[in-house]
Amino acid sequence: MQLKFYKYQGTGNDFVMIDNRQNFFPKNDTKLIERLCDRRFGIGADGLILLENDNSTDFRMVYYNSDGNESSMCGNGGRCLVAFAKSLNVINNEATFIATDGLHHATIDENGIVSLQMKDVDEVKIDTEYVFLNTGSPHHVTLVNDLEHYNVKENGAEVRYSDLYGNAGSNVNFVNQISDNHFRLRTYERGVEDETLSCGTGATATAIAMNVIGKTNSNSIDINVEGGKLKVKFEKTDKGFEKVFLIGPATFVFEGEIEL
Ligand SMILES: N[C@@H](CCC[C@H](N)C(=O)O)C(=O)O
Repeated sequence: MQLKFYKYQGTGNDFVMIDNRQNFFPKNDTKLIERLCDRRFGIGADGLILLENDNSTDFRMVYYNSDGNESSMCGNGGRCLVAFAKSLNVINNEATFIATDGLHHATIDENGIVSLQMKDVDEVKIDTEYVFLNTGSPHHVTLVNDLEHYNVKENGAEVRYSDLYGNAGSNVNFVNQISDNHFRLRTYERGVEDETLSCGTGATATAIAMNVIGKTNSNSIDINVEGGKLKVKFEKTDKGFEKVFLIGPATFVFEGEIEL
């Protein structure tokens, strides 16, 4: 059987997209998803996303990491899925969709910039060495010196597999401050088990974490990731962080068919 796929990337975080509105995709075939994401034996991607029908929103997002396992929310993947939905005429310039962490609203402009509302954050753990929070996916955030030469894969894996996070693990973000509301970020992603060029939930977590520990008072934060630039905006209230938006480009790369 031939599988029609589309490849998208958001600041270098890349995804295989499949239109599964007809419900044909073998969702429990972990090995198949891992192979499709493999950069040598498959299409190559950090994750695979299914666009599915939903009764009360424009579509449903089902997200798998490149290890083939279904996982929690993917911010860049969500932004790319909005661009994919627009190309399929499922939406026009606005979308509501359901993902594993709940309801999302998004807009896409004429330049392909997607602004995606992320979940509210009302719980942030502050340690002397790091901040931990869940922005749809779990994120450990820590400031480091000399981010350019930092060994993200080795140090990220050490934290991800440490007793701190048990079997579930965590994504791990290493951050450097550039100016008051501008940070540089490199992320080790759980489920990819390597550094990726960008992580949207990680950028969101980093912006909130930097505000919480007083590195910035701004609620509009620029994040340079390895694959480009993201912006995160939020409102800080008594309850926590609301109206959290992840903003950046979402780009079609290529499409094709692959033998299953
Ligand atoms: N690339 C993502 C995060 C994807 C989920 C993550 N790997 C996990 O399993 O927690 C993003 O852009 O947010």
